[in-house]
Amino acid sequence: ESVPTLSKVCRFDHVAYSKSSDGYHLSINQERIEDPVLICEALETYFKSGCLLCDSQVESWRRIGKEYCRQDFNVPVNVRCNHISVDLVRRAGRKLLLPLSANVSNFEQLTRKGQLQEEELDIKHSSPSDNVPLAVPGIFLICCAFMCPCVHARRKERSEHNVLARQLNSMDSVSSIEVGSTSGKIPTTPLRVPPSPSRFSLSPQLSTIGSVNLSINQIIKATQSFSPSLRLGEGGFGTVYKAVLPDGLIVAIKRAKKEHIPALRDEFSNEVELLAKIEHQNLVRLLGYTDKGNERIIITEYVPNGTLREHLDGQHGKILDFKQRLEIAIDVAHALTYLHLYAEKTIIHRDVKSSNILLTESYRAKVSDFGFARTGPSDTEQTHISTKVKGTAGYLDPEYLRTYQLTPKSDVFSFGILLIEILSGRRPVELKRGIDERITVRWAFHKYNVGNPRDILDPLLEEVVDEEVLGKMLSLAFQCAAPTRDDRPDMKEVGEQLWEIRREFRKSFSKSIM
Ligand SMILES: Nc1ncnc2c1ncn2[C@@H]1O[C@H](COP(=O)(O)OP(=O)(O)OP(=O)(O)O)[C@@H](O)[C@H]1O
Repeated sequence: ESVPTLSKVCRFDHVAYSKSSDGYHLSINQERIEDPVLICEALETYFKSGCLLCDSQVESWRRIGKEYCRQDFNVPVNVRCNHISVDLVRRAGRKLLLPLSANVSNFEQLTRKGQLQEEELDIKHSSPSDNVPLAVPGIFLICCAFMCPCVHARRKERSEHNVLARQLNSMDSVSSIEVGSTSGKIPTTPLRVPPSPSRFSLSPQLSTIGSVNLSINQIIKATQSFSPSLRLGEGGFGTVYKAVLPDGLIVAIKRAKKEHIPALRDEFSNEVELLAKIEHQNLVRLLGYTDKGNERIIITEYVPNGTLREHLDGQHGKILDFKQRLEIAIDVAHALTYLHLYAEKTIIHRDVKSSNILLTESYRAKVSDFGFARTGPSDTEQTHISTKVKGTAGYLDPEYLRTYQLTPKSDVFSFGILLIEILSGRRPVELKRGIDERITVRWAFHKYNVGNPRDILDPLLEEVVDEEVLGKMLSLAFQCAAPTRDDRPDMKEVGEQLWEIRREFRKSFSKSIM
């Protein structure tokens, strides 16, 4: 039995210095740290982040710091002690350090199910006997922060492969996963799977849904016979064209590829039924639908300024500044809050990612692509629905991946990953980078935790971002990407936190130009 004498929550971690029968010891998230070198490293990190210096027991912490590190941790004059929303962090922190071994059997199960040719993505399987922990970013994060020495470097390498491996393995119908990319770069939408049998039945009136009703001939005319010159892009299931209707309205027309039509009926009906119920400025509006003969066509509002991913890649010339990135994050949070809370039924998007965020000319964001969306639990007693895993590798909620239980918190996880992508400019998985940088969330958490949050910022961003604002945004992203759904905030809370961050950003911005 140990009695904590000192206790402090620092970001994701509960740090305690306790007395037990065999003397004093330091523990992080209830995990006792024995190695004095590790203890010093941990304390140093918490001192450097300012966390322990903000504790009322700062003098005691300094004494312990001196004992283990043989150095004085002084209180810098400019330390600010309200740098993170402690309540949320406290909640997130408690459960983050799960017993690693508890997840091994789940990992093995999923590994055995795998049929994917992972060499296509330069991903290797580790054998189940490796006893590699479940590939959950948060666990890596904690490993990164404090437990690294307890996990051998090679294991670390295998583990991050496993993040992908598990995501890939758990997707059904692997043979049809699209890995294709024309440029040889990592594809923007690396892995998607076709929909499973119907979740939404197509009601007869849907062919007249929306305000735009066009015959196939009118669509052919408007798209100049699906002219390549009007092609906006191509997704897993079809090609999207820009079209001008006779009344001058510009629309986007998504046409299913012929070879996919038999399997696509559900994807299209899915998208149509959901879009039809939705009217929100941050969600792409459905205007019409055609389901005739060999054609499946969806007509949506045209969003003129490309995808968020294209902007992060610098494909549109001007680089998004920090304010624009923050506004985009808020728009996406609003869109998801609407889907989760205010639509007729709870809708879970399931494919929140940067290539599904379209931008307007004034850089407002609209969430698109409802191909994987589905309604959440209808019964108030029900916490989740059980369903096959769908989504895009890198953004997939590890708990959903492990349990097949889908809740709106899966979108929250993807949003956390997206937020890091928005800040860093990096894709969630960057296979061409060194082993320590491939899983962006893990790389970012490490940087954040060792007190170098600025290293995470997109190098294309030229402005200096207030460290407190950046810290809060990163802290929020990591909370969203917590491995366990109970530790993630809901989307409404995320939006509210982002508003608060925006207030602070405005304050810091006006100070900087004064
Ligand atoms: N409403 C729209 N307005 C303007 N451009 C659009 C619109 N919808 C899609 N696009 C363009 O078409 C491309 C393909 O979109 P689509 O939703 O089919 O696929 P995706 O989301 O990129 O990929 P996947 O469906 O495989 O995830 C997008 O990347 C975007 O450039």
